[in-house]
Amino acid sequence: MTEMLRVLNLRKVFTIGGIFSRAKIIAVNDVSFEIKKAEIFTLAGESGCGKTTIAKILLGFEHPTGGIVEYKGRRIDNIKPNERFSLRKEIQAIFQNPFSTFNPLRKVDRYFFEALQNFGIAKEEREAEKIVREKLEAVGVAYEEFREKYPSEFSGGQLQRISIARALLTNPSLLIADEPVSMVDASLRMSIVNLFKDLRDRFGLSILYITHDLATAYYVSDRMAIMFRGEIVELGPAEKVLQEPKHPYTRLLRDSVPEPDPSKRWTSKVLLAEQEHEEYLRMGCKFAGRCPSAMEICKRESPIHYEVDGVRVKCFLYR
Ligand SMILES: Nc1ncnc2c1ncn2[C@@H]1O[C@H](COP(=O)(O)OP(=O)(O)OP(=O)(O)O)[C@@H](O)[C@H]1O
Repeated sequence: MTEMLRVLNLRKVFTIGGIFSRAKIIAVNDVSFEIKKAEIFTLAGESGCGKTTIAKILLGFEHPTGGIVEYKGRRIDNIKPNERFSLRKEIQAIFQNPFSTFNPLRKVDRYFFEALQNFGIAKEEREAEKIVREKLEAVGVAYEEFREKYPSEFSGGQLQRISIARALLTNPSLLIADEPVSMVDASLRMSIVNLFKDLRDRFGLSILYITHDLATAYYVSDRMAIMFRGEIVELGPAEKVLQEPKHPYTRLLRDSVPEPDPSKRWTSKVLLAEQEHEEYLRMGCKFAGRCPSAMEICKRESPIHYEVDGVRVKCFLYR
């Protein structure tokens, strides 16, 4: 089986506001995608489009309002907390800020030995050290430089590599990386995403890369999905999605990437925060209000996904 993760019609509704001004946000709406073995799949989109909510659901931190999540063919969206523990070995995560992953008053190597003990991976210290060396080697950090150090003794890039090594301790099949390079120096960003490619190729690791940075997404992804207001609007091979974008929103995003320097962060905020709520609640296509190609139907009905040239596009232009 090549399918590692399957997400089908995922939905998450949050209720916001107080008793007298209660409103609903459909943070994730009818989202479907799958991640294959040894594939880097990217969820890209601007802040607030629902990427982290999806990651939280996959990791069991949030319950979906609807839909199905399958890992290696087994449903995991409704499993019990004790079953989650074994799944934690298989699905690991790294987050945006490596400095908040580790307690500043604790030596980083303690986390490694503790994890190996808690998961029952190593029984004695020599065995544990061998595994730690191996995982650090995989991310390009020398064991001697890592031992007996506090988080503040590392640079952001180094600590992010170390948090990837920690995630590898359990030999996971799937790594969820939520904005892993957005706090890393621009000059080091590519070297970290390069590491993802290396881990994919060497260990057959599947990676869900979550980002708002289209430059690194283009560079690292096998396939990618563009999200807008809780929905996937375009999904396909990364090259096709970014070189020949079909959805008007993808085109707008692509055109906001500072070129030609691919290492530059994609910073332009295309959308205004105050539009967010209104767009989440919009009937029909959520992008219709600002779409240069909007038609009458776009304001009334939500488009289905159309298959165009190997790409899935949620837009009436492709009816
Ligand atoms: N616990 C919550 N309660 C209410 N609303 C929430 C909650 N978590 C997220 N949201 C809302 O859901 C929407 C999607 O948020 P989410 O964090 O998933 O987006 P994101 O694309 O990951 O953005 P970012 O990169 O800023 O984290 C936003 O409008 C957010 O305000």
